[in-house]
Amino acid sequence: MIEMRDVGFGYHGQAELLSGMTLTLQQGMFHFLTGPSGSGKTTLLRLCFADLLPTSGQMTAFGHDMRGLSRDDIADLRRRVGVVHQDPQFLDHLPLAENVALPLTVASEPVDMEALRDLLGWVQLTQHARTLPPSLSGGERQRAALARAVILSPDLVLADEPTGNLDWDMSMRLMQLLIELNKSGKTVLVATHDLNLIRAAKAQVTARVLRISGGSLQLAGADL
Ligand SMILES: Nc1ncnc2c1ncn2[C@@H]1O[C@H](COP(=O)(O)OP(=O)(O)OP(=O)(O)O)[C@@H](O)[C@H]1O
Repeated sequence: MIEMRDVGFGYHGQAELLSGMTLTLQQGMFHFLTGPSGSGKTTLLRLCFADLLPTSGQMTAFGHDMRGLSRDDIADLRRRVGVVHQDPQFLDHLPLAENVALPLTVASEPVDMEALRDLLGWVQLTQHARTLPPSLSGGERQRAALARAVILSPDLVLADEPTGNLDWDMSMRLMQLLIELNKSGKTVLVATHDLNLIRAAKAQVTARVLRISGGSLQLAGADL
């Protein structure tokens, strides 16, 4: 679904932060992306949903060359990729349920209230459907962000340090949801620097672990 061949990226004409990246995100597979803080994990994720474009190399997403994307191609790509950002933002004046349904509203699509209720139940936020985002805990915000990321039924789910501010129990609860999504057929890519989280998840799901080091991407060894 996402293919990179010798891809490089540098911000604002600067030297390449990432270079020579060759990667295939395999359909139906669970992937981790790891590497130290500042190594470029968020940058790589942003390339995957065309928030940034490669500065060198070849990259395709769902068969489209990233260099020649039309507005319609970008809209199509964004529908097929659900993103959980590192610090999810919500519209604070709208209750949680409306925030989760926002991608449908923006796409002028009807909200299936039963499906929305099911989704909130899946992320265990039913009791917070009418809660305003500023009153949610960190774990609740992340679960709401995950629900919002999957409401358009994307093929690929990207999560950027989704457990960054959560304690271990809450982190594992969120990982469980991501694993369930993968088991239901979605391709998942989770960026995290937490190797313990990767090890715990790998006890439950077969995962490829990619590591960014020195600006390039490698497959991590079996110890991870
Ligand atoms: N918009 C930007 N303009 C210029 N430089 C940027 C921009 N965004 C990120 N960078 C730089 O690119 C490098 C990689 O950042 P990135 O956020 O991709 O790393 P990361 O691995 O996700 O880090 P962390 O684990 O701390 O979130 C950092 O040095 C960062 O300062």
